[in-house]
Amino acid sequence: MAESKVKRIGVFTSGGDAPGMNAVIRSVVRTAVHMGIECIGIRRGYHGLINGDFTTLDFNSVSGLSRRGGTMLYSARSKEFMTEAGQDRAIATCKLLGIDGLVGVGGDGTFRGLQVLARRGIAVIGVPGTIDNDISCSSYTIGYDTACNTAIDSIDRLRDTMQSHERCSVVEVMGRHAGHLALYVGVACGATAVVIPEQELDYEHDLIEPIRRARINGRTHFMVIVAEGVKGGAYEVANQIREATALDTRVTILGHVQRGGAPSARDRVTATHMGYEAVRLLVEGKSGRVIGQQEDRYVDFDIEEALSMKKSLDLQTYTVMGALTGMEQVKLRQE
Ligand SMILES: Nc1ncnc2c1ncn2[C@@H]1O[C@H](COP(=O)(O)OP(=O)(O)O)[C@@H](O)[C@H]1O
Ligand SMILES: O=P(O)(O)OC[C@H]1O[C@](O)(COP(=O)(O)O)[C@@H](O)[C@@H]1O
Ligand SMILES: [Mg+2]
Repeated sequence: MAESKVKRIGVFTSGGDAPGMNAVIRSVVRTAVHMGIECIGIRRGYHGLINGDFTTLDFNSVSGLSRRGGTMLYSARSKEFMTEAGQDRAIATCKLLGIDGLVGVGGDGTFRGLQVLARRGIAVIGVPGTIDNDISCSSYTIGYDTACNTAIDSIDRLRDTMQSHERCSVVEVMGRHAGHLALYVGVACGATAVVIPEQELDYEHDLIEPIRRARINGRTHFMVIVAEGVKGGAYEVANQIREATALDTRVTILGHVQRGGAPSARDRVTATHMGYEAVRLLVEGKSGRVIGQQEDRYVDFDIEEALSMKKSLDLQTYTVMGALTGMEQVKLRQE
C-alpha cells in the first residue's frame, strides 16, 4: 500500500448495537496498527464525538473481541448531533484530537450523520452494522445473521409449546421500518404468515386465509411473524386473528434479546473484512465512502449515492414462501 498521510484515525459505533460491531473495532484497530496508524476509540457514538469522550486503542486492547456481542465502545442515539451546534462540537473534537479519518459503524441514521461530517470536510468511512439489514447499498449488514438465528432459536422453542396447546403464536421481531428480518426468519421457521411494514396489509387475504388453509390441511397450531414496524404491532395482528378465527392466540415480543449474543461466523468474518476495507480506504486517501457487500464482494460507494439508493424487499422469498405455505403474493406499498 502506498505511503499515506493518515497518521491517526477514530472509530465509533452508533445507533442500535449489532452483534459483530466489536469485531469491526478489532479489525479497524489491528489493521491500523499494522499500517503504523494510531487509533482512537470514540465512545457512545455521536454523543461521545460531541463531548470528547474517547479512549486510545492498541493491539492488546482489542484482544478476544471478535466473539463478544454488544460494543466495547458503547452505542447511543444523539439528538444533539441532529443540530448544527452539536455538529460543530463534534467537528471541533475531530480537530482537537487531530483525527485524519473517522470510521463510523451503524445503520442508516449513522450514515446520515457521516454524510453531514463528510460535507463539512471530515474524512469518513461508514461500515454497515444493524440487525435491520436496511442499508440500501449493501445486500448485507453486520449483525443480521446473528439476530435471525437468535430469533429462530426462540421461535423453535415457542413452536413446541404452541403445538402442545394447539395455539396460534404471533411473534414480533425487530425491524423499525423494514421487514427483511421478519421475512427471512419467517421462511427459516416455516411460518404460516409473515406481516411486514412494506406490505399493504389485507387481513383477510394475507393473514386469515393462510391460517384457514393451514387448518384445512391438518394444522392445529400456527406461527405468524410480525415485524415491529407494522401498524399496531403484534397485538393488533393477534386481535384480528382472534376475532376472525377464535383461535387461542398468544403474543411474544422478542425485543432486545435479538440484538445480543456472540456474533455468528458470518458476522465475525464480514465485520473483519469491512473493518479492514475501511482503514484501507482511508489510507488510500478516500473519504465520504460507505462499505457494502454485493454478490460476495466488498465494495464502496460515495455516501451521497449510497443514501439515495432504495433497497427493495426480496420478492423471490415471498414467492417461495407462498409455494410452501399457500400464502399468496402480497401487495407491497408504493413508495
Ligand atoms: N439526518 C441526520 N443528520 C445527522 N445525524 C443523524 C441523522 N439521522 C441520524 N443521525 C444520527 O445518527 C444516530 C443514529 O441513528 P439511528 O437512526 O438512531 O440508528 P442507526 O444508525 O442504527 O440507523 C442518531 O441518534 C443521530 O445522532
Ligand atoms: O434499542 P432501541 O433504542 O429501543 O431501538 C430499537 C430499534 O433498534 C433496532 O433494533 C435496530 O435499528 P437501528 O440499527 O436502525 O438502530 C430496530 O430494529 C428497533 O426498532
Ligand atoms: Mg437504522
